[in-house]
Amino acid sequence: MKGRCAMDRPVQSIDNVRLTDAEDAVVILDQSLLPGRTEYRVLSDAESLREAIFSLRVRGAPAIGICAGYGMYLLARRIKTESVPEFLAKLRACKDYLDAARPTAVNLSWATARMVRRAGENAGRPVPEIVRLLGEECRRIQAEDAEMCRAISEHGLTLLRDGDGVLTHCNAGPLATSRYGTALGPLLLGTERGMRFRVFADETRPLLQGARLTTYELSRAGVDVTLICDNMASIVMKNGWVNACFVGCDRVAANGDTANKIGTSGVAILARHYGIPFYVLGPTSTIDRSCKTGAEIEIELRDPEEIRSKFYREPMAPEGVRCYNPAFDVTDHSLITGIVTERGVCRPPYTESLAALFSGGDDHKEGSYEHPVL
Ligand SMILES: CSC[C@@H](O)[C@@H](O)C(=O)COP(=O)(O)O
Repeated sequence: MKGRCAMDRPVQSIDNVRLTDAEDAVVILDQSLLPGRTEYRVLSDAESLREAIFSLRVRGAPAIGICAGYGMYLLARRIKTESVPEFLAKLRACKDYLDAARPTAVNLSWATARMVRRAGENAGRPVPEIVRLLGEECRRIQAEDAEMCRAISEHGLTLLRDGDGVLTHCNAGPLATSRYGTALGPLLLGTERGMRFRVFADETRPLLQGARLTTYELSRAGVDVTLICDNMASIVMKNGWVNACFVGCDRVAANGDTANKIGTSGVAILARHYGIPFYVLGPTSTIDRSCKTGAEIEIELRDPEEIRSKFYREPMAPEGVRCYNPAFDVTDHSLITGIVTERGVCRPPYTESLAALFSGGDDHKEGSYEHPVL
């Protein structure tokens, strides 16, 4: 820590998703262009919102949820009717339309459902008043996410020591959330406090979120980051350079099975082989208690061209060769050392420790999980 002190490098907010001042559009930082180009996109209708989510211009489960929350508000403002039942029916249609953009990240349908629920709870009020409440709700989704990421970062940091090596997969940092991020949150928070880590970032084929986004975020924050290809994870673990794996999540089933970016389950299997703890970090909004196990999680299949040709000038495979391109895989709960949420670190058996998070409803206070003092 020589020459460094706490708050040496305060984590800068990344302006990744917001409403315009006039509240007539959602503005996103186009993550599909990073790190080469920093460009913002203005999304002012349902089609552009859905396209931005589908094309990963806005990506990462919590950020998708935040964008969808703002999108629902934007679309609610455009519904021209004084009839509350008609308004609610149209709002539900907007939800279905946006939800279809990406099926695996539960935060998308979680956020749109939250907006529909807020409207339904206020069905006794006039439409303009419901719309005003929806404006408050979407802002709350983003503000709560920032708070959750901060708490996840604090809990995650209790699992690390100064000087640790950490391997991460995909991108679960500020771009994918708000401010600190989830899996990258403890690393950013610790760095802010003068700790040092050595991070290995899997490039994350085929869309390179690790190479393009994780290394961008970490190096910008002064974290020592080394980019590796996905198939190099085993050698860095074998070399003894990795003390823990930290990954994000797109949907966590009630038994702890976790869907995250394709390749995550392979990292977990390697970590088990080398005796390295494997942690999943995410907000409680990513836990889907209606899914009993990972077998119930729908896995998004994407365009084969992402494997065959995207990012390459020369063809990397014969034209038209058959490809299988699942965007996510499910890590078995038995491979997960702990699941870190804003409410603490859950340990196996997850069916009990995850359920305990919700035992007091949304105002949960205590449960059968570690809750380090913040
Ligand atoms: C805090 S983001 C957690 C996950 O959403 C992240 O790890 C991930 O898998 C993102 O996938 P992506 O397809 O880039 O949206």
